Amino acid sequence: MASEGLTGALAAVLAGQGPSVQSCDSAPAGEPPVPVRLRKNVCYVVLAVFLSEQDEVLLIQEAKRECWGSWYLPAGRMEPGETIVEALQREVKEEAGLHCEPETLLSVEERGPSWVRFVFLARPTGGILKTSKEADAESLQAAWYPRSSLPTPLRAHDILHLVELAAQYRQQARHPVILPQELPCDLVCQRLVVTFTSAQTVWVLVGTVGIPHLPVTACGLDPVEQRGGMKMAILRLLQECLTLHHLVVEIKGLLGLQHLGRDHSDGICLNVLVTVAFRSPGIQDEPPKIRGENFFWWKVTEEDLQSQLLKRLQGSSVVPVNR
Ligand SMILES: C[C@@](O)(CCOP(=O)(O)OP(=O)(O)O)CC(=O)O
Ligand SMILES: [Mg+2]
Repeated sequence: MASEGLTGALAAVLAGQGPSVQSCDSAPAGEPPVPVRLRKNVCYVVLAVFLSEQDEVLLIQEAKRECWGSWYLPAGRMEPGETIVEALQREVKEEAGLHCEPETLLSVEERGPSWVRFVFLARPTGGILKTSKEADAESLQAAWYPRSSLPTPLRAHDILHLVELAAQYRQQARHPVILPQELPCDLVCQRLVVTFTSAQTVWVLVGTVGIPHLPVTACGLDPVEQRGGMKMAILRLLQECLTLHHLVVEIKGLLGLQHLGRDHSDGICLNVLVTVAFRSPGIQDEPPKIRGENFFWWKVTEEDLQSQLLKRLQGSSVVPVNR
């Protein structure tokens, strides 16, 4: 088995990178998944949390009719042809007047594969804060507010949790810096690092079709997978090779994100850490049996890789993916 290829791929994914997606090991039943098109069958949103050293948050005042005058974090829908970071920088410039750089992803939120929001901790790198004199259709103004006393009304209270995430990350970074890797992708899909651990040994699920690889599952844009969220695509792949009723499956979170946006490659690949364990607390020191020939359990023996993976698992050192 070409484990040096697997070792390299796993090391890359743990470092927030990863190979480009060549094919999928699981896809929704029926016709092949349609390529995603931004603003047609998928909507991606970028959102920036700026938290100053004085514990102040940058907020913008909305100019949209439906939420006029309310306050929110700089955020907006991505446009075709731009990368995720370009969209973030465009939205922050339009709504707050500032140039910025992303520090790390803080959270990925999804309402099914056709609506995904990328939440970043960001830092200003220049520009002039937008005042009410520069009010336009993008926003009325931007201002810094103490995290302990944000202005009202807020457009939505979902940002309070995001500001908290930023403060926690600033206090103690629970995961390494994770930023989008600019790689083209045609689908909304998830590359899985599915692990089984017993004592200090860790196994990873590997796809065998083609060269051995970390499995990729395509997300469907049909109503069932929309309603169930992106975890449906993960459970679909696992059901194809494992008997899930005696297992506990936990989706830990994001190790990395791949997207380019250029030349209509509007897809995204989320690299996701998943754990599988037996429901019964009995001593199970071998991974669950795999049905069929399309997958196998690869025991990670390379010491450094094994300890990296165990550390990420023990510390849940990933970016949360929330519905
Ligand atoms: C969609 C939001 O996350 C906010 C960002 O979208 P905007 O309504 O601010 O879009 P732009 O006009 O592009 O700035 C809110 C939501 O309900 O999802
Ligand atoms: Mg906006």
